[in-house]
Amino acid sequence: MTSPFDRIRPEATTPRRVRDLAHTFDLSVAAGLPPGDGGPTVTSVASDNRVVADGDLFVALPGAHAHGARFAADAVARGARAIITDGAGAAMLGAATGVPVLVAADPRTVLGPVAAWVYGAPGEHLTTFAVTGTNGKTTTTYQLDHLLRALGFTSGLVGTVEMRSGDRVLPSRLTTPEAADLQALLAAMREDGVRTLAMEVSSHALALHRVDGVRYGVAGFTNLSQDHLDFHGDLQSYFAAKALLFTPEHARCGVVVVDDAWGERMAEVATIPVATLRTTPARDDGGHAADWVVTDVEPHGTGSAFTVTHRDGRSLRTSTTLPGGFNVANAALALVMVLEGGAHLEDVAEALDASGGLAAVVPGRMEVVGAGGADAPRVVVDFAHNTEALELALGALRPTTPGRLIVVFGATGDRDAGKRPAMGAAAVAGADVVVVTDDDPHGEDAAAVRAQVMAGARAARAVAAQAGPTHTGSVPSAPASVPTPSARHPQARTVAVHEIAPRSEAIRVAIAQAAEGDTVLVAGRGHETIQDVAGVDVLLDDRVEARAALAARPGTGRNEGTTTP
Ligand SMILES: CC(=O)N[C@H]1[C@@H](OP(=O)(O)OP(=O)(O)OC[C@H]2O[C@@H](n3ccc(=O)[nH]c3=O)[C@H](O)[C@@H]2O)O[C@H](CO)[C@@H](O)[C@@H]1O[C@H](C)C(=O)N[C@@H](C)C(=O)N[C@H](CCC(=O)O)C(=O)O
Ligand SMILES: Nc1ncnc2c1ncn2[C@@H]1O[C@H](COP(=O)(O)OP(=O)(O)OP(=O)(O)O)[C@@H](O)[C@H]1O
Repeated sequence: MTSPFDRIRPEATTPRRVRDLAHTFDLSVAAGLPPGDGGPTVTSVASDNRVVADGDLFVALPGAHAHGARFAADAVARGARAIITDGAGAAMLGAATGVPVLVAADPRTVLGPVAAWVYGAPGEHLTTFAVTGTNGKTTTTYQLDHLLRALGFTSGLVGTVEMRSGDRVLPSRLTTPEAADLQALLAAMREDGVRTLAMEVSSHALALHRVDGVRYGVAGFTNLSQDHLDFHGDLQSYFAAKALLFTPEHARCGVVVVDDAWGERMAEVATIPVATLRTTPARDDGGHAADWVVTDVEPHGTGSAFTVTHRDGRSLRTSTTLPGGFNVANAALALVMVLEGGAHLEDVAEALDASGGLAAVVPGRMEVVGAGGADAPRVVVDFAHNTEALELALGALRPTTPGRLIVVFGATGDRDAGKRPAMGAAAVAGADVVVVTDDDPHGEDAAAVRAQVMAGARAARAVAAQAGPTHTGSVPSAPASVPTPSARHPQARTVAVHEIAPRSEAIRVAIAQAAEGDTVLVAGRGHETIQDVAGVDVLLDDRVEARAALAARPGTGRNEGTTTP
């Protein structure tokens, strides 16, 4: 069992003199650095006292809840040999820490570069690929990882699900680790002989300087839609945080999906060379021509085959095993990022042929936990937890659902309340049966969160029942390759809307009442295994619950077992 304080760190380190550190980063010395050439050294860096090891530099950051300086005494007791903090932190510490205290005006902004310096710029030893965007980061990162391995590289991975350096694997606490942890991980990768890295970079990470100190080889942008406004305030600020990745400080070149207007804007504001990629037909409002285009998308097994063509005529046909138009976009982005990173098209084509196309298995992303048939519904667990993702996930499953499409989902407490009714409406637009339940309530009253989702669902259901074909007008439209609910249902339709909690019961009821030919989509939590209910960690894995519910169906035993399409 891993603890939230486990980290992947390098085993061999080089001592760095604190004096050189102060000089290199122009840090003032508040206390404890003796005169002369020698003096204390540090070998590694931590920004949380609970992970400090002997020889660390402890960086005490001001936070929204506490000042890291509060934990400095414990950090020193655990072996910290020096501290960097801000003026307020230095004032809190006084002169009694027993180790040198260096002061930076904004320690968060120096943490990444300082950690990179301590570990000897480990990111520079890797060929690095970074993916940002509202949806698709994890999937695209796994596809990158799949392709890089198919090309023969030992590849590292950092993202929402896990961190991987060679044989060392840890579940993730954050999508993008704090800067000190990230640099330690990169140093471990160098040690483990890792050559390439596929990693997710969240908007929080960019805004909070977690990736300062890494300059990625290729940055990729998937898309942007409403999310995380509790942190960023508005969509413009959210976009601006993502745009930081497309600057020379953070990346050498980029690939931007320009299917939406945000992508086009990203390509315009980027201050690094970017290649644009269009994966859906150009919009009527005259989107720009793209450098790379996806054409000839056709059903292929559980996913799609597609062709990617550059404006210079280079072209490659391959496939993805994951369903839905958006997974064509994710696969194409991974592919083009590797090509723009310098791989030869012939080598990539050969590697893809040999590895079944872009066939990454992505935990909790369109993961089929019950294939359906033999008197049982198909059951799919997906991480869709915002309006657009929910709509697209439903759109992706509809074409292969002869019966009813049933969705079980909830909205997160303490986060972006604005998206709750919109998610309810998207569920009604895309499904035949909607079961509203809990996601992570965090500190909020779970029933109150459900009520807001239910309000959106009920309002949309009323409109759907009355207005017929035009009922989805208020819901953002899906890409052209995904049939819209109104196109599928030319008649006004009745959508059943239920509220069931707790989540395990909602999953059980939905699966118990579904029939062969139906698909049950359990959306929102994907690979997650812990539900935060008022600060209490409740063990809850949608895939485990779904398998148990399938097994509990009368006369079953034949439908469980994970398969990924
Ligand atoms: C908004 C945000 O990201 N906040 C992060 C930030 O919190 P904070 O500034 O409030 O820190 P704090 O709790 O006041 O602590 C201040 C300092 O004291 C340290 N500390 C704190 C307590 C202690 O006992 N000992 C200690 O040393 C902390 O490590 C920190 O350096 O620094 C903390 C320490 O690293 C993070 O845990 C915390 O992430 C919170 C938990 C979080 O939920 N972040 C999410 C929103 C996030 O970053 N998500 C994105 C993905 C989003 C997506 O889905 O796309 C991600 O990259 O994961
Ligand atoms: N390109 C895409 N466009 C829209 N929706 C997508 C796309 N790719 C995946 N999704 C949907 O979003 C969900 C999350 O996908 P994924 O985990 O790959 O994205 P993410 O950006 O890592 O998400 P998060 O930031 O929330 O961790 C999927 O389960 C799927 O429903």
